[in-house]
Formats: sequence, C-alpha cells, structure tokens
Amino acid sequence: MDTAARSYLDHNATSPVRPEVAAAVARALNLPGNPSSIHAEGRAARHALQEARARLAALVGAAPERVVFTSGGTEAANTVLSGALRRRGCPAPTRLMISATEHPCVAAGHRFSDEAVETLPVDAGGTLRLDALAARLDACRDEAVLISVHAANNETGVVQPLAEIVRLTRAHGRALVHSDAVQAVGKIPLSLDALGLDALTLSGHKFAAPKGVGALVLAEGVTLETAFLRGGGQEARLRCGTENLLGIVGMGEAAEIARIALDAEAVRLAGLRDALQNRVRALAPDAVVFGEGAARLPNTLSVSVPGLEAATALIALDLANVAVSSGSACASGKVARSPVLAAMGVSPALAVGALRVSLGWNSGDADLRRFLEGFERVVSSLYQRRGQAA
Ligand SMILES: Cc1ncc(COP(=O)(O)O)c(C=O)c1O
Repeated sequence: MDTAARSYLDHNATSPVRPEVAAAVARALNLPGNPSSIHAEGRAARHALQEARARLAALVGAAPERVVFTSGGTEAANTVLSGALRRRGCPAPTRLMISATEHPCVAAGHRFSDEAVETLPVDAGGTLRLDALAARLDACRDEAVLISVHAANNETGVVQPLAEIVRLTRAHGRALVHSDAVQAVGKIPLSLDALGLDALTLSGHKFAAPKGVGALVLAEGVTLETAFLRGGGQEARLRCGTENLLGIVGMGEAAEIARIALDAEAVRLAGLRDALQNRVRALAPDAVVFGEGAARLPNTLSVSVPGLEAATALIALDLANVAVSSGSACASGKVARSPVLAAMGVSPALAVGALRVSLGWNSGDADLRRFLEGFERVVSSLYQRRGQAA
C-alpha cells in the first residue's frame, strides 16, 4: 500500500511502527541468543531485554523489575482480573468495580461472578462518577475490592481521574486499583508510583511499537498469586516462556522516543486536533463532539453529525484515502452501538454516526486537509438529502 498517498488517522486502533523502532527490531533480529542463556550470545539478548525493560519502566514511572512483559493489553488485563492480583497485607479481592466505559478486555475479560461485579456510572462527558465510587466503597467496607478503571478511553479519548480514584480507595483500606492504561501510555504523562496505582496494563502497538507485545506493571508489594504462564521461570516466574525479544526491543525503543517527545508531542497533537474539531464544526454546525467538556487525550476526536451513518462515512473517507474508525476499532468490521456512548447517555441515533479520528506521530496538516475534503463531501451530500426531504 502506498502509505504516502493515504492519511492514516486511526492511531487509537494501532499506531504505525516508527522507522526508528523498525530499525531497532531489525538490529534485534541479529541477536542469536536466548536471554536465559549464560554465554555471550545469551548475555547480549538479556542486555537488550533489560534495556527495553528500563526504558518502558521510565515511561510509566515504575522500577524496571516491576515490569512483566506480555503479548499485549488484553493478556495483562485478563490476568489481573482473573482474581490473581494480591497486595501484601490485603486479603484476596472478592468484589470487582469497573467503570461503565471499560474496554472489553476488562468488561468481558474478568473472572468474577456476575453478582460480584459492580459497574460504576460515568457522567455525560464520560468521566467516572466519583460520588458513585465513594458510595459503593462505603457500602462494601468489609470486603476486599478490586477496582479497574481505564486511564483513557479508546473511543472518546476521555481521561479518567486516576489520582482521585486512588485517593478514595486509600480511605477504604482494602482496595486494589488496576488501570488499563493502554490508550494513555505514550500519549500523556502517567506514573504508576506517583499515582499510587497497584497495577497498570499497557500495549506497545498503541505507541508505535509492533503489535503483539505489552506489559503488566506492578507496584512494590503487589504480585500475582497465579502466574500468567508457568514454566522456565522467565519474567520473575510470572510469565514464563522465552520472551518476544523483537517486540520487546521495539517497545523499548518506542517507549524511549515517546518519553522524550511526550510533552511537545501532546501540545502538537492537541493543536492539530483542536484545529480539526473547529473545521469539522464549521462544516457541520450541528456536529456533536463526545467528551468535549472532559479531560481528553490530545490526539482523539470523536464526533457525530445527526443523520450521518458512520459506516457510510467511513467507506466514503476510505475511498478518499483517509482511514478513520467508527466507535471502537477493536470491534471494527461491525458497526454496533457503542456501549461507551450508551453509558454517556448518547442516543442510539446519534451514536450510530460516531466517527473517531485519532492522530499520532506521523499526522500533520496534509492529513487534516485530506480528511476535511472527504468529510466536506460526506456532510454536503447529507445536507443536500436533508434539504430535499424538507
Ligand atoms: C483501552 C484499551 N484496552 C485494551 C486494549 C487491548 O490491547 P491489545 O490490543 O494489546 O490486546 C485496547 C485495544 O484497542 C484498548 O484500546
């Protein structure tokens, strides 16, 4: 595919691998040894593994030895939510509290019984209702609770108040907090230790590393009662099996680039996103931007124009060489009503038009122009049809 002729604006689905990352992966291809081996080849592979671990740990504010490499965000979140997460001195959690806008790897990826799960509401802007969390924690004083709230939403980009969430749970005393930080890592500053989280999950392909690699990061004093995979003792015995060295080295490189560029890139992307949002509004004055009043990732715009079907718009934009997504890209291929927008109280008629534009490291003005040309054609034909119908 001639990528130069296309504008890829779907970074929340997957952010294309950066050239520097591809080069690091290519170099790792020449590491012949197994990281567990004692000889020089093994030591070189182990060095690359540990360098990547340190780089990733620096991005998420944790000690390197607290990083457990996995195959991605889904594997890490599923394992945490299997009930295996433990904190020293805290009983095993018997109740799970999640927000109503979690990714399916949390909402459908846990192993708690239906009666033991509480789904906490979000407000119209998509932010977790802290009053609801406080009330439920109060009602469950005698229980050990696992709370899982994502750091940022994949569809709307809405950022959750993790510091406040952790503060509330501290008062409870027997609550563990996990965050699916897959969409936030590499896009906004986030520190496991500074926030006081017990665990977070992340995924390399959301910040320009290869697909199929991620990590679980555990706070000091927190561990898993049951390992992800048992065997040869890798990853502090928590996730055995020879490591995906190529993916891990790529993720380490991507983490280092993201860490160094984080602040400047957030400002650049927010500028592009806000300009895009303004132009979209100018072309479609009745457009509704989801999560507009809330804290949002700098790269994400989720928008719907009444009467516009996202599926139709997506195809028209694809033909105009622009890749965006409707609702959640993880469920792409089917345009079902988004549970995230439903939880925010968005009507089904409006939700069916939700288009998600997510920018990233290779997005620039030319991509915005191409999107806006395609979008203008789509909305002017909608307004024409509306005019005829009137
Ligand atoms: C918020 C969120 N969590 C988890 C995942 C799953 O991550 P992975 O694709 O690495 O399994 C995604 C992927 O889209 C996501 O957006």
